[in-house]
Amino acid sequence: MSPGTASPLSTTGPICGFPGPTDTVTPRHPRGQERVITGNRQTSWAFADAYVAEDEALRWARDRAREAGLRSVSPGAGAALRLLAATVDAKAVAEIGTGTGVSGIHLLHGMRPDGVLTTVDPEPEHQQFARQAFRAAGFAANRARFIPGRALDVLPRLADAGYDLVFCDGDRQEFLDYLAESLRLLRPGGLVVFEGVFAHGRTVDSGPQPTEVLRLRELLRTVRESQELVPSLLPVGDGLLCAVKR
Ligand SMILES: C[S@@+](CC[C@H](N)C(=O)[O-])C[C@H]1O[C@@H](n2cnc3c(N)ncnc32)[C@H](O)[C@@H]1O
Repeated sequence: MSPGTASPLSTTGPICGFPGPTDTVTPRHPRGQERVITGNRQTSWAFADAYVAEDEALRWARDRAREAGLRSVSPGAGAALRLLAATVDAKAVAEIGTGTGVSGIHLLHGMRPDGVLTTVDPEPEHQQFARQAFRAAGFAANRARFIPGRALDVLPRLADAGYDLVFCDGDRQEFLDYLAESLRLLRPGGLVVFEGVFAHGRTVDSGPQPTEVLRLRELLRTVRESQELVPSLLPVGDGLLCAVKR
């Protein structure tokens, strides 16, 4: 970008300086040399999301989630969680929002073989399905610690700097509080990850939005502006916001 050209991130858009529907976005390539980006982008996105195949245990957990009317991470987001857990050689991971265990299985696959996943959810029946799914995926019972309860009641009881990765997929209204707790729980070099920050497109939609979406925008701004974090927003699943704690 040439000096004096405004970065799209500093223009006033509906969220975080993203261009709004009426903003002009200048192509980076001169006329005639534009890179071809077509409807294939959607196809490429779908290809990326299905790139890492899921096994029978994951399909079982996904079916239980669907029956219970619960969201679970997409296969692409799950693969990213595996990668991130492996990248930090995770021995201790905290998960907020066990659900039926889809994200938990992915995290356990990426963690060290002696790693322990601590997973929090207020719904015992969700955790019961996850327990079965972890067993079906071949993980020994001592690889997971299930804590029933609401995140903001449970997290203060977990050890300072005791975690390599914190994955947040509980109540989106509470994500900013999860961020504060995660900064305390993570060791330097650890990762905090939030699922669902696109809110199915509503985060970048300029129309009126519910509180949940306004809170997600505040989270995105806070993470981006934090001096303590090195962030990246991965466009997988419904948006995976990741940040390394310095
Ligand atoms: C979207 S589901 C999690 C899906 C799971 N991470 C997966 O991919 O398989 C959200 C879960 O968060 C739980 N939840 C809701 N409020 C919560 C809270 N305050 N603290 C922790 N978990 C919460 C719900 O019971 C539900 O199981």
